[in-house]
Amino acid sequence: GSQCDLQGLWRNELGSNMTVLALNTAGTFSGSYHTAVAATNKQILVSPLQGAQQHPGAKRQPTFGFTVHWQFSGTAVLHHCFVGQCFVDHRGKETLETTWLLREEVPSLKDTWTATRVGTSTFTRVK
Ligand SMILES: O=C1C=CC(=NNc2ccccc2C(=O)O)C=C1
Repeated sequence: GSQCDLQGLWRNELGSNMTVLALNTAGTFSGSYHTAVAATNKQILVSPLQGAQQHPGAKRQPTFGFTVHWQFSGTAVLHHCFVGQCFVDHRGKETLETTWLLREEVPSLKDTWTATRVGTSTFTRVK
């Protein structure tokens, strides 16, 4: 598609792969996330993701957000959302600069202070 259309295969600095399927007219998309992070020694499954982006037609470097619904058996219940923007360099190379929040279910309200991790992740297109 056009530059910074999120549809396609992306890889981040951890080596995780993200496949984004076609955007619909509303700019929403679905896809799948195959993490390289073996947080458990259980068989790593592919986790579904849902998101939305400003249409690339409207802006060459659109912002977006998506949530990964981790599908691992036996791990804590997690909610993982990414927000970011697609940037194109002078040679037309696209990168997705993202900030993420990863929230884990904790036993009680008194533990809520430790529930959320934050970080950044950069994705480049896998040709
Ligand atoms: O069982 C689990 C639970 C969480 C995970 N988080 N991965 C991430 C967290 C932040 C940024 C990137 C990733 C990634 O997997 O690429 C991975 C496996």
